[in-house]
Amino acid sequence: MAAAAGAADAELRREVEALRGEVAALRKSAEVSRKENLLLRSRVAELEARPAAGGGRPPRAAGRAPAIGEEERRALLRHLREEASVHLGPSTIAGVGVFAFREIAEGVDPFEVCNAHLAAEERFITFSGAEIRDFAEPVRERVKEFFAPLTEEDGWTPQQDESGEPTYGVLATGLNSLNISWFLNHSDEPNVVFKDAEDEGSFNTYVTRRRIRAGEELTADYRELGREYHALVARGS
Ligand SMILES: C[S@@+](CC[C@H](N)C(=O)[O-])C[C@H]1O[C@@H](n2cnc3c(N)ncnc32)[C@H](O)[C@@H]1O
Repeated sequence: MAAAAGAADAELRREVEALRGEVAALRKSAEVSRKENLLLRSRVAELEARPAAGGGRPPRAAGRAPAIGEEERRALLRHLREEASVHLGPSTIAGVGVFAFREIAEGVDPFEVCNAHLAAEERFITFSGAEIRDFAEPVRERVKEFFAPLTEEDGWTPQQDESGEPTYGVLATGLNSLNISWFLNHSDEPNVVFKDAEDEGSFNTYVTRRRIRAGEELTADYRELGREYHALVARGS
């Protein structure tokens, strides 16, 4: 009887030992999974924070994107229904120009940016004539075509650097961010007047001098942008 009880005890102890072993193994594997889980999570966070490959847009930093709500939607609908009126097209004046796709009234800014608070500010970085000369020829040409030399107070005489060369204000966001208004060609009898931006960072404004018919090219007077810039088109105008 005592021998049988002793054998049962021994069997029970073995079972308990075996169960303890299983519990320890399970704990160990749970610990490994927890570590793997943490590693995977931090890898996912790392990948999410990276810009997408192949030129995708990087995600905006959390909380930085301006909200878009009903007001912005109403403004966009008004823009599309009533205000949007210009597009780019081949010009008989030079290269690409700006055209009206519907009639535009006198005294209107045809380039007004809808929901301007969501758009990038226009800021400029100054380059000396020597720096501009260093660019590859097609880039130099585009820069000189689009960015007028800075002028003195009179709005006509070019500002000069130490070596007597004009200085240029180049759009800080570069050539890929030129909006439609940048493609206005010159005319001695323009239908649009150019107005300098009133505040640093805000957009330049334009106003139609008269009613513009659908299909007409919009033009500005480059004399408003200074002597050097007007000289680019003086013979062609
Ligand atoms: C701001 S860009 C205007 C857009 C340009 N047409 C284009 O295709 O990129 C200014 C350049 O256009 C050309 N241009 C504009 N008005 C002109 C005119 N009346 N006669 C000759 N060239 C003109 C000149 O090459 C000038 O440097």
